[in-house]
Amino acid sequence: MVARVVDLRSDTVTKPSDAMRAAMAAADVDDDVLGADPTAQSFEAEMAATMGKEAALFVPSGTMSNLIAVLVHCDVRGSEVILGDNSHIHVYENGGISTVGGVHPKTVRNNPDGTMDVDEIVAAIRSKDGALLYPTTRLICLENTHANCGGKCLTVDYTDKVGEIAKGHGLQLHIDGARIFNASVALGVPVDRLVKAADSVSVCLSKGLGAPVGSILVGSKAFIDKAKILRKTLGGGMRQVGVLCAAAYVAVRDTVGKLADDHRKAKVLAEGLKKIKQFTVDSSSVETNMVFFDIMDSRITPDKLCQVLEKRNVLTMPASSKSVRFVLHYQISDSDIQYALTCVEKAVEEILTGGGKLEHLANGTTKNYYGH
Ligand SMILES: Cc1ncc(COP(=O)(O)O)c(C=O)c1O
Ligand SMILES: C[C@@H](O)[C@H](N)C(=O)O
Repeated sequence: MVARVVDLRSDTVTKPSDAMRAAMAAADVDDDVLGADPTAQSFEAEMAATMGKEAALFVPSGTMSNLIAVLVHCDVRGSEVILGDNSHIHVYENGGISTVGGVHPKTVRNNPDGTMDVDEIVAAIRSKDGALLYPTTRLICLENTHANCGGKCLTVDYTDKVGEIAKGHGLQLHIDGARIFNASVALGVPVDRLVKAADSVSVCLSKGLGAPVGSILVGSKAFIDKAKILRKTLGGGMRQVGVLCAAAYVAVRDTVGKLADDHRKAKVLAEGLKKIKQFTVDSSSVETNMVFFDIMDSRITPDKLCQVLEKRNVLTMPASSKSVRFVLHYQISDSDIQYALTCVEKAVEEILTGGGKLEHLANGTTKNYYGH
């Protein structure tokens, strides 16, 4: 009997479906570095059309996809990119745009809804008069949905407004659209319209869409031609990559239609968590597939709660020193949610009655902490 595991750590944990595995096995492949893998070529063309852009490039990860985008847009020494202080590119990508690309980050405060105030964006744009002293602004990055802001959606009006600012100042606009399909579904806006103002978009196929690996980077043909070279520079050129693109094609075909149900399940989970008096959950702010909640009782730390839940095979991750994040995906069922809620209630009781002991790892740290 296989033990039931409810994995709410992230939507990155989705495992390939049988249809994806079958497509991988049957994929028509060739060396994509020496020419063009036929499956990759058709998948890239399909995704470019879906996103309303000229061209697309399959990339091994969202981190590499964002890095390539920033480096293509900021291909002159002394470049600066305006991005959110709580953005994935700034917080979770090892500072790659600087350490690898030599691009200077100019952070602007992220609002709780994932936006950056447009007047703060404008104020962050370097004056050309200061060229002797300052870096040169070349790019603005947005993130939609915004992972660290609870999976919030950036509206099409806001995105268009930032696009106008970029264009008006001779800048490019990149969207980290790891979960752009979640935003499109939640807002009821076609994905190509949602990203119309962007010069480039990175889309994760390996999150809620359920593909085992990869992201797709879209933009103009000239942009993608440069991106392809940079992907090779970074070691991301792949040989018979059609095996992965075949799974990604199935993911887009089969799973986009399930994202609305992920959002519904997130609200069900949030409503259940609200009933636990030691937690504060703003369920009205659950827009997509993420639920963040604060723990108001100091006896219950996020690490301790996650460790006690893990003993019951409910996997999740701390989001900060006093909050926890649950992420829903299509491989979580409604009964999984009810089971998880029961386990959370029991875990709280166990901790408050002294049952839950925090096991520190050898180096004194605790597990899975995505600290800010
Ligand atoms: C908003 C966002 N952007 C980019 C990434 C990076 O994707 P990957 O894990 O494939 O590098 C992630 C998560 O992984 C993410 O949540
Ligand atoms: C943590 C972060 O890198 C990952 N994208 C996630 O949301 O799980």
